[in-house]
Amino acid sequence: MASNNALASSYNNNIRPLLDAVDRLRNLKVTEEGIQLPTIVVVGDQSSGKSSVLESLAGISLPRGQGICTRVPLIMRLQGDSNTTKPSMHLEYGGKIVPTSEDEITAAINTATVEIAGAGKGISGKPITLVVKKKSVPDLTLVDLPGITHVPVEGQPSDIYEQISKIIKEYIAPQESIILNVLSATVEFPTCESIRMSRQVDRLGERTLAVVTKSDKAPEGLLEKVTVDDVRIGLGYVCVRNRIGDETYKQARVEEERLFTSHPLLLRIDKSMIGIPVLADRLTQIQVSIIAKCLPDIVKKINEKLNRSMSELNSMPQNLSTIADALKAVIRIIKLVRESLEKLLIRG
Ligand SMILES: Nc1nc2c(ncn2[C@@H]2O[C@H](COP(=O)(O)OP(=O)(O)OP(=O)(O)O)[C@@H](O)[C@H]2O)c(=O)[nH]1
Repeated sequence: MASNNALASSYNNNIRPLLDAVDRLRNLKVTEEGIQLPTIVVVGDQSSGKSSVLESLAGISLPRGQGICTRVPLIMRLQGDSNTTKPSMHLEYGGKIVPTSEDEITAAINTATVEIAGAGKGISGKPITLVVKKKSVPDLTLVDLPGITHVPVEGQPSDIYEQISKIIKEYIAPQESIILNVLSATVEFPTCESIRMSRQVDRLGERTLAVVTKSDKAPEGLLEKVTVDDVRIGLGYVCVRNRIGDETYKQARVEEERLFTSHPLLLRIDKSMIGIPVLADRLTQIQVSIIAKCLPDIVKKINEKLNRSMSELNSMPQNLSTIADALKAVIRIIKLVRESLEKLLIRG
């Protein structure tokens, strides 16, 4: 027990501030300034089960269904808080903060999606951020992207494939992104469009982790698929069984465990490759290691930007003093961010 407490307090003192710093930088939209942040990006073919995986990790309902559901990037920030008795959650989009609840979350995301991408089936690259603070969630930030489809469904623009590909590539191309490739056990992995796309930016699969959904629907041959690895997934596979129908999240985890421990074909898959809790642990470890790897470079890039802005500012004519004052204020903010990052680096 004592060592668990020590682990928890070391986590709160060392890891939490790192995650918070990265989330704050994301809020400051530093990516628009060409500074890439360590991000876990969820990709998959349409209806592969991306939203269901996020639901399972967060223990909340998200818009789910057959056909296109996710029409804008959804940045999901999960924050585990052992002191919270009641979960709290809100959406951030278009400069607004909208408090919501577990019962209303699906409707709130749908409303935000319509506001951003229209009422039809069109898509948009502007993200919605969903912040979830809950007792038993892993500390993770993940970005869910629209599912890839070649054939537009009724009401979708004819260039839907090009539009979705563009958004996905933007998110998965940076070396700082980890690709969580969601593959349905019901399909042959080499035929997945999401595999083709992630291989374009990560040829050897070094920053790709696969999560295989619908293990319950296609257990035959699953062990072979995840051990032969003919699509090159460098960070490995985790097979899961998501919530089905009206099951609660607790029931879904019980059913998942029962499936993998009782099905004659599935119980042969190694324990380190099955279940949502294993996936949550893997993602948390990966997230910490990419943040630690990327942080020195982020600080360096912020420093370079700062120095450039300072010299531009110093060379400005006197009569532009109002603009100069505004810029100075911006630089003060960047300095504060830099200082807090540097403190973290020294501590880490
Ligand atoms: N039986 C079973 N069904 C699943 C599983 N995971 C997802 N599903 C179902 O598959 C369908 C598609 O799941 P979604 O999570 O909406 O898929 P998605 O990839 O987010 O869909 P888009 O965003 O529209 O591309 C839903 O009906 C889910 O209930 C699973 O592990 N087992």
